[in-house]
Amino acid sequence: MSQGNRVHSLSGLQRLLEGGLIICSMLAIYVLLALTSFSASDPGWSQSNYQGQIENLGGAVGAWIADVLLYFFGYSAFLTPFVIAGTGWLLFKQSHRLLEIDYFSVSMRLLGFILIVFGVSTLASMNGNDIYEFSAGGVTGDVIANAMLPYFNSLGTTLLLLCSIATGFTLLTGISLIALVELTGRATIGVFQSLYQLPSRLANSRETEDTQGFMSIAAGFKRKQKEPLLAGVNEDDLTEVANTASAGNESLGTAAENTEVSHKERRKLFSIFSRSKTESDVDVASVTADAQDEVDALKSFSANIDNEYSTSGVAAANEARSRFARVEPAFSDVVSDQGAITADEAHAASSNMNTAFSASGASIDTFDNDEYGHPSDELPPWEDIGFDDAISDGALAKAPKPQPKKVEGAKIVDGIVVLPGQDNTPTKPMAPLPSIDLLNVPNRKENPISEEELDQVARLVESKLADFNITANVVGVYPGPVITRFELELAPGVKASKISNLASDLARSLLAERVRVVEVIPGKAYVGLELPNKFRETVYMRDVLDCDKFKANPSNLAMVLGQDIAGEPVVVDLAKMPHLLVAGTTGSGKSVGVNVMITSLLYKSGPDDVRFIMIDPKMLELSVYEGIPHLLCEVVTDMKEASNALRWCVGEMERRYKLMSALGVRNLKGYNAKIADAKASGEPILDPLWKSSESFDEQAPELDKLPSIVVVVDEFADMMMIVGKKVEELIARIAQKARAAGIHLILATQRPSVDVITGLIKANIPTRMAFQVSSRIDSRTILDQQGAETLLGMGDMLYLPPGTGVPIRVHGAFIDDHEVHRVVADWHARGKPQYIDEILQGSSDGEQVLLPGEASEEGDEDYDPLYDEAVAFVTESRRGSISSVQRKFKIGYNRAARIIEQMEMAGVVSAQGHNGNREVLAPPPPRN
Ligand SMILES: Nc1ncnc2c1ncn2[C@@H]1O[C@H](COP(=O)(O)OP(=O)(O)OP(=O)(O)O)[C@@H](O)[C@H]1O
Repeated sequence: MSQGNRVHSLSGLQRLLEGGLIICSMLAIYVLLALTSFSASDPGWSQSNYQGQIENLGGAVGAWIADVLLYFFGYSAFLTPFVIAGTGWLLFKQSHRLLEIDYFSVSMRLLGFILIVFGVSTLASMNGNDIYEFSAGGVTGDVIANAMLPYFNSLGTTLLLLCSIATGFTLLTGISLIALVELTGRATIGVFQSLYQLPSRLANSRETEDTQGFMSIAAGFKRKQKEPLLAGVNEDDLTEVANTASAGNESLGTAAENTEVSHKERRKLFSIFSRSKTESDVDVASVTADAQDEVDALKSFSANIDNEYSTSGVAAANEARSRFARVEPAFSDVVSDQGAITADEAHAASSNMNTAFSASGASIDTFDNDEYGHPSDELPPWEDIGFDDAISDGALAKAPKPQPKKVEGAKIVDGIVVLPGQDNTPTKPMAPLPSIDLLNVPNRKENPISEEELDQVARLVESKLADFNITANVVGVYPGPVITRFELELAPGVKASKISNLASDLARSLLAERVRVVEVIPGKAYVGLELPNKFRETVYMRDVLDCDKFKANPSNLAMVLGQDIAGEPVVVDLAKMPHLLVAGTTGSGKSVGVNVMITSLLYKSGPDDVRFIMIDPKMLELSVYEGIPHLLCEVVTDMKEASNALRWCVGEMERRYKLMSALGVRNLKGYNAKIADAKASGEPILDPLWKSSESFDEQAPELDKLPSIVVVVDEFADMMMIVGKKVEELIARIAQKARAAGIHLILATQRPSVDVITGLIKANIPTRMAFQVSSRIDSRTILDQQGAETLLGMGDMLYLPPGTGVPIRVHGAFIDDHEVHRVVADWHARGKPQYIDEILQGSSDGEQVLLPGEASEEGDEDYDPLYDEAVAFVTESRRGSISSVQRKFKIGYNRAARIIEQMEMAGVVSAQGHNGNREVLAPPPPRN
């Protein structure tokens, strides 16, 4: 049998469940047959008859079952087969959830079911005809009806029973009746509306062509939304995207309708004018009065079109566009996450949308700018039919010229007419900083580990160590969100390194994924053993950000990293680091870690305090931050520009140093304080570095507050590979000196090898962060010690603070893309970045200005001072050998060889021939 056709055998539990499903289905059919074929003459539970032929299709047992059910429940008994079948199906499909049964929800459902059965039975008993000798509601219905009727009367009882059925429905299904009612109402209104709009929509199909791409994607998207495929996606995002898609559609539809109205009006205008002109050809004088009327008509039409078109058309288009822009990232994310609609399609949709907007914007523009607007392609321009001539001829000269209404203050942005009040200037003030509500509320689960279990594991650790001949006592157990630390007191004479060497054996015997041994716990005489928890908790960004430690931190560069092993938030200060090196293999949580750091800075400081330069060779990770007001330049993806940016930083660092020394302060904090004081006292400090010869201004500009600059490089290995040594030098220079100037580096790489994290870089960046790495060697490269290879991935890290040798284990916080998008969108609304072009392009005049102490790339100093003389000698003597130059100038072999090589490059002598000689190519110098 081929591989593909092989029938897989089921596991034990699966067999049981599948067997159960079959049995339940059969039983349901049997009971249904028994009920439907019930015969009053058959013997049963409530009656014994003569022993004749049994008519029930289920036989004697079937007759008995049907009798019992009908006796007690009447017509409601017919629910029984469905209940049996449903139970079988639920057990089969949801078996994996059996272990986590929520008894509260189950009892709610049961209660709901009982309410429905009682309600239906009682109503049937009150209103239905008997089934043979049984009441329509069975004994149940009869008893309840008899109990209620004396008190509530027939109407009251019916109301109460209907109420009980409705409540039971909600309890059983969890469906809100109110939502159901609203849905029904909305669906009905929707159907009527679309029927009502159908004729005008058909007429407008031509105008809406541009929006087709977007609409089909939107429709596809709505369709997909109903499919279980999207079950894992954040529902709020889905709803917002879908709503926006349809709102965008509607707005575009309105815009298109308005366009159509405008076209029709224009056609009318033309026919009126053409008619008037033909008549005026016949008898100009007689139609002057008519022409005046026509012009009046033109005027009113024109105003009409203008109003209709510019207000609703533009407003609709703008509304749709801004809504779309707001959710576009989420839209692209969601659709591409699902793979249901590819990123390309989403992109195509968005560009179609833009084309549509631009088209409507452009035609509005034309209309506004022309006197009456040149009508669309099928109508001739005004001058072709002689409108202008007619005016100058005098026939219409007296008539006032109709002026289209201009909208004051309207402007065109990105091909769109932006009406006053609708432009996309910042809608939010810079302060207060973004709200924590932009982050998801975590769905926390308590760690289900109990003290007894911990105790058991502690005993197990001791016994496993004993297996390896190590006597140790567990003296402390510290459970955390991700790992539990066991502190071991070793018997005298046992070396901690012995346990370290056994880490992987211990992991195996304790059935743990990885075990980390902490040889030194500061302040304690114990060795730590960190075992991963059975259930790992996720550390959510919102939890760590919402702590006093972060909120009360006075530094502008405070960042949260995550939680320590005890679950306490870890907050660090980039200003004190002052640079950070982040490394970890791919998938270890590095990018999430970098996002967490950037987001915490965005939660701590505005663009006045912190600015970013982001370098992202992978073009994926940091591009989400594009457009936030903190950026000094666009997110850099080109490596040449990246090295320009680093050069700019070095230049800026030098400039800041000069400013600080001129002001007599020692760091950026002192500088900013001095500037603030000076401003407060009304005597701002003027730029001491300003030179009147270099500026058109007459006076030096005032000095302003300087923000800290954070340079984030994601995948710094790429940059090293492409740009090479130069980057290393620049980074080393910034790293050495930039602390006081407020320039800080965060360098991340997934290749922690020595050719990337070179000695020069390591020596200058004392703070390191290691996510999981693949080998001890990698761990040593980053941390100068092993340990990172035993991390658990997914944000688990070792953080080595500056000036210490003992790394702290931190469980990195988790932030998802949607959260980052929300924070970014919040900053977008507050302002636009003011990019400094020089950062990416180098100096504005195109010449690379040499930084202080920097050597030019094609530096002249490579040229030997004797070079010119040597050329004169070689061309004169016609001998291009190294030894002749050596002898003549009495210099060493190496120097002479270098000179000859330079001559070869300059074409003075030829390359070496077979016999080792070179031919002199250049002519001898002219003799004077
Ligand atoms: N702190 C965290 N908590 C829980 N899960 C995390 C955490 N950090 C990362 N993850 C999970 O690990 C996955 C990989 O993370 P991330 O993309 O940051 O890795 P990476 O090291 O940057 O990989 P690459 O270098 O390939 O981009 C994430 O998609 C996420 O599911």
